[in-house]
Amino acid sequence: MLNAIFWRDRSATFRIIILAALYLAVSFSVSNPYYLLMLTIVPIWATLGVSWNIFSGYSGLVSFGHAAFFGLGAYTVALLSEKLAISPWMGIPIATAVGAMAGALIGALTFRLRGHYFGLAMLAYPLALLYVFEWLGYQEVAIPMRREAPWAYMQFSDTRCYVVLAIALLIIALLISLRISKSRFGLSLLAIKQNELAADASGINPFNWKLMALVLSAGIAGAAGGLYAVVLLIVSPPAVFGPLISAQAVIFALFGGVGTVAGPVIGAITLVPISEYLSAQLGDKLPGIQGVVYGLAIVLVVIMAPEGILFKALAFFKRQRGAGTTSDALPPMAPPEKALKRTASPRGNDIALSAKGVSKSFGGLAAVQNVSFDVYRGEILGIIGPNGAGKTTLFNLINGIIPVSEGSVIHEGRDIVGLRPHEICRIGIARTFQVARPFANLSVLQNVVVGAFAGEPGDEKAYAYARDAVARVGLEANSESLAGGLSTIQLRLMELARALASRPKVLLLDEILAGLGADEVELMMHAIQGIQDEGITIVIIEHTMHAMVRLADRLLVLDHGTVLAIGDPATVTSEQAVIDAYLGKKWSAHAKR
Ligand SMILES: Nc1ncnc2c1ncn2[C@@H]1O[C@H](COP(=O)(O)OP(=O)(O)OP(=O)(O)O)[C@@H](O)[C@H]1O
Repeated sequence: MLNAIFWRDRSATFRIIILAALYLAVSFSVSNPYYLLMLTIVPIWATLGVSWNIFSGYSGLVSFGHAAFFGLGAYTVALLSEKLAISPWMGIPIATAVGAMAGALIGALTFRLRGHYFGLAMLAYPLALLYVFEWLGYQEVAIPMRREAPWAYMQFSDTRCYVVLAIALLIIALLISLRISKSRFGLSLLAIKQNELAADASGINPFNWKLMALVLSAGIAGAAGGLYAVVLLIVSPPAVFGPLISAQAVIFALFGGVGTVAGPVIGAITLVPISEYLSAQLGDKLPGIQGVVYGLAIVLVVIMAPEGILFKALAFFKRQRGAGTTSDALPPMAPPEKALKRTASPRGNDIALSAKGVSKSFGGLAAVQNVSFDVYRGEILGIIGPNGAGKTTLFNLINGIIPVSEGSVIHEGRDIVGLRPHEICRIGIARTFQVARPFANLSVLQNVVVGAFAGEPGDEKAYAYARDAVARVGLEANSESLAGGLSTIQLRLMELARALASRPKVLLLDEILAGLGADEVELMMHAIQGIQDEGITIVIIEHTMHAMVRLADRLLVLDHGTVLAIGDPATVTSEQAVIDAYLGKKWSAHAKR
């Protein structure tokens, strides 16, 4: 819910402008040069924090290397000014471009790595640049004084002008961040952050979105570095590429709230003055006191408000306002209106999907061996088989999560083997997962719209498809609820809606009835049947045989990675080999009754 409040806040731009005006009003009442310097660097660090957040906060890939972009921006402005007499008015936009290009290069090189490996690799870039710039002899680059045209060279006698520039840069960064947080870009990044595999299978290309985020983020960091050089007039490798710079970017966002627009600003406004003040007072006796302040801040945040103090404060105010109410409680699911009744199968001879000799081995284990079958358009094909038979692996092969060792998968005359999951989703094959993979911090509608983005470039239409899909599974009443608070059946229905929102022709459902109570199974079966009635072809993996024989038009039995039987449920479930391998004697005794 907190996120929903945050996302939909249309007055955020207005609030940014008002707060910036207040900040400037305070600055203009200050004349002490040290305080003015502080008032200038706070928004510069806040901008760096916002830039970090645009990449790491939204995508979840932690960058410990934002000093690389900041430092490149600072050196670009300083060197252009010193060597070519190019004004920072030109230098800062160039620094932005240099930062963005470095982001593209570093992203393309480093996105192969995941998790901690990515974070560690990012550490290396600013360190490498630090030594390169020292080796090049740029230990200290000073921006020369241009007394002949100070304004043209961004050299103001009234240092309050720098506060205005720093605030202007921060406003631009915040507006970009705000725009991202509410856009397809931000939702796609948050989906990647919360579950990259599910995002990929929902039609999102993780590499492209992450690269775009890093380019944008690095550009802003470059601009912040450029302005920093203008304000301090001297640039040295440790001051702009040093580990504390990258750490500050991370810490401000962590302190204020990762993935929020205002979090890094709150972090910078709180921590920079404290650390600068302590450094000025105690720096002689306790060198490195800044690092201690940042370290303590992180320890406190991790203990008291791991989600950042912004979320903590919002939660506190919400509790104060809503004490005694249960507004977050989810409405109960509506029971099915009518009993499940199989209509004549809409199946024809048209083939929607075809597996031809599909095989997959994991080392010595042949998980799927030479599997061939057709799925007819409009049918429900049930896949059954003992644990470890290769059912989920077969789905993973069809939707491109794992590469096929041998064989082909044909959809609409095309072999789709080799396509990535998001490409397979886009051509009309969507799936749900055995273990639900929700984007927990997004609302139900936001989760579902991520699926709609796959095939629809227009946001309005995508939201229309998402609302329609939410309604088709009966979750309208929960569309604004956070996915993290849903019950099992609601989660499963939401995943179904997310798959539906991509407007699939073929839907792969992996144990969608698992963990549901008897009434919930009925509800889900109604939803599935409704989807089939719309003409969508369904392949479903399920262990609940009583549901399967009612739902499926045909059954395919997998055992030890091979097809044991395929045909109509009555015939397949009476085959001795199927009873021996999977159903057991109890089933045949029950079936005979
Ligand atoms: N990524 C992997 N690496 C190694 N082995 C794997 C991998 N994925 C699956 N397997 C193995 O392949 C076999 C088939 O697994 P799979 O999950 O497809 O079975 P399943 O029929 O879906 O089982 P269940 O009904 O329990 O979900 C199992 O022996 C499993 O351990």
